[in-house]
Order: sequence, then C-alpha cells, then structure tokens
Amino acid sequence: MTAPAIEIARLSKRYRDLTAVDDVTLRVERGQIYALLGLNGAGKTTLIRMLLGMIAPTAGAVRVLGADVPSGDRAAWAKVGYLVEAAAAYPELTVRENLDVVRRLRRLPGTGVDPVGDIIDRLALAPYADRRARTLSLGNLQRLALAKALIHAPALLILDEPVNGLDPAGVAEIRALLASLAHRHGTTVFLSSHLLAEVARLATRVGILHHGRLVGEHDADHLDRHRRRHLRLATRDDDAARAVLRAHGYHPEPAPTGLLLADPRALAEPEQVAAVLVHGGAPPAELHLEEEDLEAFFLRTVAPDAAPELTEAGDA
Ligand SMILES: Nc1ncnc2c1ncn2[C@@H]1O[C@H](COP(=O)(O)OP(=O)(O)OP(=O)(O)O)[C@@H](O)[C@H]1O
Repeated sequence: MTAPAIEIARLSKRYRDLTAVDDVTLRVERGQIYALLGLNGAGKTTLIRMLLGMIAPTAGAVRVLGADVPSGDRAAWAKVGYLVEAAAAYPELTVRENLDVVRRLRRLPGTGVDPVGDIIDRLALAPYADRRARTLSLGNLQRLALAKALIHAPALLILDEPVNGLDPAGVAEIRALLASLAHRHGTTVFLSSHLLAEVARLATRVGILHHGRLVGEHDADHLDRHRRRHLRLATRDDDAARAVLRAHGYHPEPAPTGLLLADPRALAEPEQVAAVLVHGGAPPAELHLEEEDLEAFFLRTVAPDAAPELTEAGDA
C-alpha cells in the first residue's frame, strides 16, 4: 500500500517559554492540496521546517512519502520539491543558468530530455529565460523559485506562503499552476498561507493552525460554505433596485450605503445580477464582492462576540 504523502504525529517545537508548534497530528493523502492556514506567528514556518528536517522537533514524529524525517532516505527526498525561504536566485546568472545549476545539483540529465527547457515552458518563463535574475520582478523571481522546486517533477511539493508579495495576477497564475500540477500530474501539494480567500479557492483540505495548535481540519468546500461573502451594490435608487432583485428571486438586504446580496446564485454569477438590474431599469453604479479575511474568520469562529466588519476581497 502506498504511504500517505505526509504523516505528522504529536509534533511540538518549543523555544524557551514559547511553544511555536503544539502537539500537532495531521495526515496528507496523495494527490491532495493541503493548506495550513494561520495568522502571522501561528507556527506555519516552524512546522514546515520540521517537515523538511531543517529543524529538530522537541517532540513527535514526521514521515514524508513513507520515510522518517530526518532521514538519509535519498530516494524519498528526490521526490520532494520545496520552497521555504524568500525567493532566492544567483543574481548575476540568467534564469536558464539558475535552473541549470539546480539541474546539476539534482543530477538530472542535460542531454536528450531537457528538464530546464521543459520547466521554463511550463512556468511561462520563456520571455525571461536569458535575463539575469537580478532584473526580474518579484512575481517572476517567485516563478523562478517555483521552477527550481519543480524541475525534477516531484511527487510532493511543500511551499511556505507561495503567493506572498505577488500581485493579484501573479497570485492567480500560481493558483492555476498548482491546481494543474495536482489535477494533471497527481502532485501532492502542502502549502501554508494566511490568505483565507486564496486557500478556499485552491486547497482540497485545510488545517487551521492557531497559536501552534491545529484547531480545525476541513474539506475546502466546508471553508467555502462557512466563509462569509456578499455582493455590495451601489445604485441611484435602492428601492427600485430592491424591487427588481426581489422580482428575480434574490434576497437583497439594506446596508448603511447600498444593498447587500448573499444568495449563492448571486455570488456565483455577479454579472447576472448586473444584467437583471440593467434590464430592470435600475443599473448598478458599483457592484463588488466582499469577503471575510482570515482575521475576521478567526474572530468569528474562535471569539464569536468580536466579529468585525467584512473587508473588501483582496485586502487580506
Ligand atoms: N528560532 C526561533 N527562536 C525563537 N522563537 C521562534 C523561532 N522561530 C520562530 N519562533 C517563534 O515561533 C512562533 C511561530 O513562528 P512561525 O514563523 O512558525 O509562524 P508563522 O505562522 O510561519 O508566521 P509568519 O507567517 O509570520 O512567518 C512565533 O512566535 C515566532 O516568533
């Protein structure tokens, strides 16, 4: 039987008085995209470093692809790709040269098949292949870092905050890449993030880490259903807009300014809401999706009395 991609049993890490990771047990099945979700300081990086054998646990055990960590099992580690530091590259080498260094370190063939060319194509790095790394934008540097992690077609990819610092287009691109790796190549992905909306879109399974403890584990559709979202509408005539929306089966709620819509159908197809309003003679001046960020989600689920206002999508 194939071993799970990751097995973590009663894992803890203490630094003097501080318990950075506190008795965490979790398991990641092959083919999952598992996201470890937590606020800054929750212990995500510490857990990932233990997973990779970079720091020793105070207690507990880790197995990766069936091999104990730390382990001299080269065969298992040859199937793991990871990205845990800020994206780093040799600044004076080109993108292609940087990848060739990794190819040599990984002892991948340089003739016949071309792992460097392949990964440049797959990560859409071709336009930058002959540019020095120091001239790359943050987004392209991050893509180069991912290319380095992926050059040997790993079965398991471990990423600490892979979309940190990227603009929305870069975030969407990385999301699409990770989803296609999982769906088309069966790659297991384990990543950490503090971005609730991103994780809800990408992961198949989510673990919630809070002050070092795993306080919940959910399938991603659970998170999607329990994350608060609505459409906020601004119109010239709220009464007219409300009547049009009600006539089409929506349930608009008044807000201090404008209207809110939380119907699943409205969230799934905002353009349909706009079309209904335009045809009904009450066109929206503004219409945007607002969603809860991780901080608000935590406050609502961990400390329900202190639930704050929703913030606009993308502000998280
Ligand atoms: N080497 C260390 N010595 C002492 N304390 C540490 C050390 N490394 C991490 N910590 C502490 O452990 C806690 C968890 O840190 P960690 O970096 O794992 O969190 P995180 O969830 O990755 O947060 P972030 O997203 O901010 O990196 C923090 O309080 C941090 O200050």
